[in-house]
Amino acid sequence: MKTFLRLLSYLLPFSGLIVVAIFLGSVMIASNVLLLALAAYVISAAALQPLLLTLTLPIYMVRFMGVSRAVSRYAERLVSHDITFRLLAQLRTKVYARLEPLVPANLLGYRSGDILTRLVADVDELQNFYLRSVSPFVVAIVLGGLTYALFALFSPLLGWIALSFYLVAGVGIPLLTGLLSRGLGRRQISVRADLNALVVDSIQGIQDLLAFGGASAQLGKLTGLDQQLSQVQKRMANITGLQQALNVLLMNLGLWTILLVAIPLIGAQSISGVYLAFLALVILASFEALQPIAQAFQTLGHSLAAGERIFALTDEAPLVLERADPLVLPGKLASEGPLLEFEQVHFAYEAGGSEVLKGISFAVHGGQRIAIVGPSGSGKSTLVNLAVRFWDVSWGTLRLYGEDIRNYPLQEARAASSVMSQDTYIFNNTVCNNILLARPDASEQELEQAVIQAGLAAVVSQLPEGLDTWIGEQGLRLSGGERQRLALARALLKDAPLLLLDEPTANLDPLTERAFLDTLDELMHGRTAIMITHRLVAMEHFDEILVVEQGEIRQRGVHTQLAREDGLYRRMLEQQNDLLLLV
Ligand SMILES: Nc1ncnc2c1ncn2[C@@H]1O[C@H](COP(=O)(O)OP(=O)(O)OP(=O)(O)O)[C@@H](O)[C@H]1O
Repeated sequence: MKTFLRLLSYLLPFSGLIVVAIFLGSVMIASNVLLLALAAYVISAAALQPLLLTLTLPIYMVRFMGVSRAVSRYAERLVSHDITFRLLAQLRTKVYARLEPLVPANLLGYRSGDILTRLVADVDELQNFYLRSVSPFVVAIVLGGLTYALFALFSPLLGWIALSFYLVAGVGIPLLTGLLSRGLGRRQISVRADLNALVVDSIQGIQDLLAFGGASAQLGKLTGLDQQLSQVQKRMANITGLQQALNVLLMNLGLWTILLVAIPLIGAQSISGVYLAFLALVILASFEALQPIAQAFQTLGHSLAAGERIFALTDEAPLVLERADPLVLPGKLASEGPLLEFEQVHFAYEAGGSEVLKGISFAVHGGQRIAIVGPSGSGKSTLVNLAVRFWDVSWGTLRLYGEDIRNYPLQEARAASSVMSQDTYIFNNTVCNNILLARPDASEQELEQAVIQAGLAAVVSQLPEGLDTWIGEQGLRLSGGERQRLALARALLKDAPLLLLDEPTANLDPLTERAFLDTLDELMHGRTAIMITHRLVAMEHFDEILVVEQGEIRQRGVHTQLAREDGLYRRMLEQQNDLLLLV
């Protein structure tokens, strides 16, 4: 019920249009009923060969109903689809806007296929909420009143008979089919979501599935879910068939009952015989309004299940919160204070979970270059996640420009850093648009400069359409090194005060890595940068190196000093040298 009311509240902004659509829908069905009934009357009356003049008005009314049925049908479709598409657009943007603050901290527990299904298929499902659930009910109620009134004009008994059949067909059958299809809508939506998530997983991991021989097992799982979905759909189709059959049965029973009651009334001269066909066709035509009602219960089940899934996602409280009265982020450093400062920072990804960072303290001043090194899993990338507020610290303080980073607006705090990671996402778009993502309003010169600085100019000149070349899914047209240069150009174009480089050369071979590090080295001059790496290359260029292990800073200093000290840094250097000798 709560979901139903929430979905209804989304219709409120369109209440004016909804009234118009329902009016047009009622006019359409009423025109249809009257068209058939009046035509029957004209034929019956004409058989008695009256003066043509007496039939003029009914004939014109038949013509009018014919035209009004077509026009109102067209107009009703236009208005109701307009409502639906506006509703969908509004819902999609609202859902997306609610999703943004949940990224990434809240969404890690969801499969990407599941999020995609909620955002696309579940939102699409809601288009039926108005079209197939709300609107048919209201139109059927209006038509029920009209049918009763038409019969009651001739005899109150006929009015009650027609209304009884109308209620059994309009309330009884939908209740029965609603009972039979109970839980099916929810089940269909949930199986479809599982199937979509599995399809996305299978496509994303197809190379590994093929390489490790897991494709047929995956296909088996897909087939299993597909069969479950088909079974649910089959049951729904059976229920729909039963509903239609019962509807036709009731319509014919209604017709016979009306005839059985009306014929004696005609015999008793209470009703003129010329109206018999009129009455028969009114009951037949008015059942048209009931056809979509039983279906509406099934559709409502789908819409409610889809709505619940969407609201479950959008109702999540973001783990990273905005302050109600945030501070204004200063444009540049006001004094000699650090740009970014970690003070006794502790962090666990899950509340009550084991700590990934345990009392980290260090500061980065303007123009400084800091390297953070350490074994895999020691918590290096987590430091970047905190610096861009993908998560907030559990204990301690993280300061930006001397103030707790949580005191600034989220977007502004994020704008203070340009992040380049080992797996920067490259969109299936042109080189140019991929770089402009960092700053869509950048000038052509700024774009060109970023391309040149990132060492991408030679690559771009080889591409068939230069910067306007499409680079395919995940930038597949580019080599690993070229993709990293594109990511670097993007980070440079953003020109944020702090450059955060998270293992930018992790996926590169030694030669490409060397060339890329030379470019980085040049670029980092005069910039404030933190580079995270577990490969100790060109370490002598950093002002400070922090050696992190199991979430703690074990050593800190410059390369020459750390290389002499007996500690983790020297062991890492020795291991690396041994490996190079082996190669
Ligand atoms: N989103 C997450 N949820 C829960 N635990 C996480 C998450 N991300 C990382 N971790 C855990 O936190 C620890 C530190 O991970 P982190 O990625 O910071 O290490 P790292 O030093 O950058 O490793 P690498 O050099 O391999 O990238 C690891 O034990 C990892 O399993």
